[in-house]
Amino acid sequence: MTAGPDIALEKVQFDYGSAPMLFDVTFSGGVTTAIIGPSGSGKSTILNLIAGFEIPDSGRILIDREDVTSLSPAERPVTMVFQDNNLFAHLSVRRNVSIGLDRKTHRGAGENIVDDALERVGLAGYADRKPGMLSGGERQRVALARVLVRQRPALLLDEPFAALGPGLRSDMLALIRALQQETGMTVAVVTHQPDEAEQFADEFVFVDQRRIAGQGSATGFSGRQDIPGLQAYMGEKDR
Ligand SMILES: Nc1ncnc2c1ncn2[C@@H]1O[C@H](COP(=O)(O)OP(=O)(O)OP(=O)(O)O)[C@@H](O)[C@H]1O
Repeated sequence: MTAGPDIALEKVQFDYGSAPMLFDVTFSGGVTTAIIGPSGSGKSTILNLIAGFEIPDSGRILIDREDVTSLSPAERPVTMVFQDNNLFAHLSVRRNVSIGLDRKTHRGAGENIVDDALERVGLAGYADRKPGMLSGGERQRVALARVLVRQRPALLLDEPFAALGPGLRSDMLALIRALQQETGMTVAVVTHQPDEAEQFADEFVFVDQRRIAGQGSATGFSGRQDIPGLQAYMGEKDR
């Protein structure tokens, strides 16, 4: 197991046209970082820039110190999972997961790899179902199985479990945690639940007003007084 890559946004400027954003931050390799902050602060944009769905106006994106700014999303060593998990309704669970396979690398071994991944996310025996026959949590597990077969060293999750109830959400976060520790990949998760972030993440990044306002160890981060805007944000969360 090799530790996942550091991911750096180096003086990245980006503007959808309404207000400029500036991100200068490094996500540590081989750990889980929770990205928190008020609505509209730029959290999803950070993931979209890393994944290559948005291109910086200036600055660079480095993954494992390699400049990936001009690479397409498919060429970048990252996988992204969205809240609505991107499953194809007309395909079986097995086919949905095997979309993640790199055919050249795996040739005949594909079916075993897919079955192993389904077993690891607790869905052995679900391979022939269609997504419509699964619960929300099960569908997210299928999306995670696809992440596993893709074997990319970095995983980006944009509020992946927001639609799930608290119990299921905490099961899924525990699963991500276990997979991260098993594979050593770099994980960045956008979350609106700072209290959960202390439990599942190693580090946090706080985004406020389209800038990085602070970062550090996730342990006890919510009490930090030295990060501008953090206590105001935590207060809002409590209301
Ligand atoms: N596709 C888009 N076109 C134009 N503006 C956008 C687009 N996506 C986001 N924005 C704007 O960019 C800013 C940052 O949005 P972003 O989605 O990154 O915030 P966020 O912190 O993830 O918010 P939330 O917590 O509400 O999901 C916001 O002002 C938003 O309105």
